[in-house]
Amino acid sequence: MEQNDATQTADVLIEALPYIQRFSGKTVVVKYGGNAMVDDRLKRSFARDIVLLKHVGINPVVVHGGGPQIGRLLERLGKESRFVQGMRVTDAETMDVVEMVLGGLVNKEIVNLINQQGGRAVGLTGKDGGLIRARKLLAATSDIEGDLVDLGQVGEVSAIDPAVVHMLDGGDFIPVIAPIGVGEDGAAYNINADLVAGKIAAILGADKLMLLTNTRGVLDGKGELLTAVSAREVAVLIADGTIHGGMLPKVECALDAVNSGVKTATIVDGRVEHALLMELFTDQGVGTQIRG
Ligand SMILES: Nc1ncnc2c1ncn2[C@@H]1O[C@H](COP(=O)(O)OP(=O)(O)O)[C@@H](O)[C@H]1O
Ligand SMILES: CC(=O)N[C@@H](CCC(=O)OP(=O)(O)O)C(=O)O
Repeated sequence: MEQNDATQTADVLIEALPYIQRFSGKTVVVKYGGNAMVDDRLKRSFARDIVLLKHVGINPVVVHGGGPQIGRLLERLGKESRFVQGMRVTDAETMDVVEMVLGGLVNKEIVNLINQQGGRAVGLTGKDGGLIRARKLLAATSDIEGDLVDLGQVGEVSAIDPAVVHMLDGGDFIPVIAPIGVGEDGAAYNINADLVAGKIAAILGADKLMLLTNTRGVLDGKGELLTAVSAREVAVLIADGTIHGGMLPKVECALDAVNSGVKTATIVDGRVEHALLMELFTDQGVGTQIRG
């Protein structure tokens, strides 16, 4: 390393130190959206950042999505995806695909990426260790016709048993969680990953919830980034349609998390390399902070 590079590295470390100390021993829940899993370079970089957090004494817990990946397999099988208010209408056949893609393909890819970068990740779905209990989400209103739509096997979280996550954290492992819940009757439920991340952050008493996605954060009607929004502003933006589709569960779960004691929740651009570190380890942060 050149002298200049070495000095720069030292400067960066010194600047990051207060933030590292602030989060040391704390839990940070990172929701890794399917849309943020853009290419191999970004995925490796995400995994490296997660391993770095663990190395500096922070407990990262990853909750992942995989909506686009589910959509691609459904398409190959000749099945159309339908979303109502950001939720995939999930019949029994679709549920099988969701479980295969989230619990298998995507979960193991992330686990493998983290392990390749020197971490020790363990993949879970909500079925493992009875982590996520779910119940059927009642009908949602269609955006287009205003009709009530039965969402099928779409669930909402009814309870979380964090014992398995605590055990992994304590053993220096990094939990990587797929958003599949299990009902009273043993049936699998497809749960929006943002909603799972919010509930996990709340029950773990996380210091921070970060939702990595494919926009700069919450945008206003003119496409400008809002660096912070309150519950009241969110309600207005939803009512006038500025916040819609996949952004709805994101703001909803972030609000829920901060109202349940999570110190901060932010929506961050996962397409930007090291967005996660910039949000955690700098004063200005990046993306949109959601305030209760
Ligand atoms: N006000 C808004 N600001 C930013 N994005 C928005 C807004 N309203 C709706 N969206 C949409 O929400 C999407 C993010 O949600 P989603 O596609 O479900 O991402 P992920 O896979 O990361 O969960 C954005 O790509 C954008 O199309
Ligand atoms: C009910 C529901 O919509 N579940 C989502 C679960 C995956 C997810 O949330 O993925 P992203 O975070 O990448 O959007 C789905 O089937 O797409």
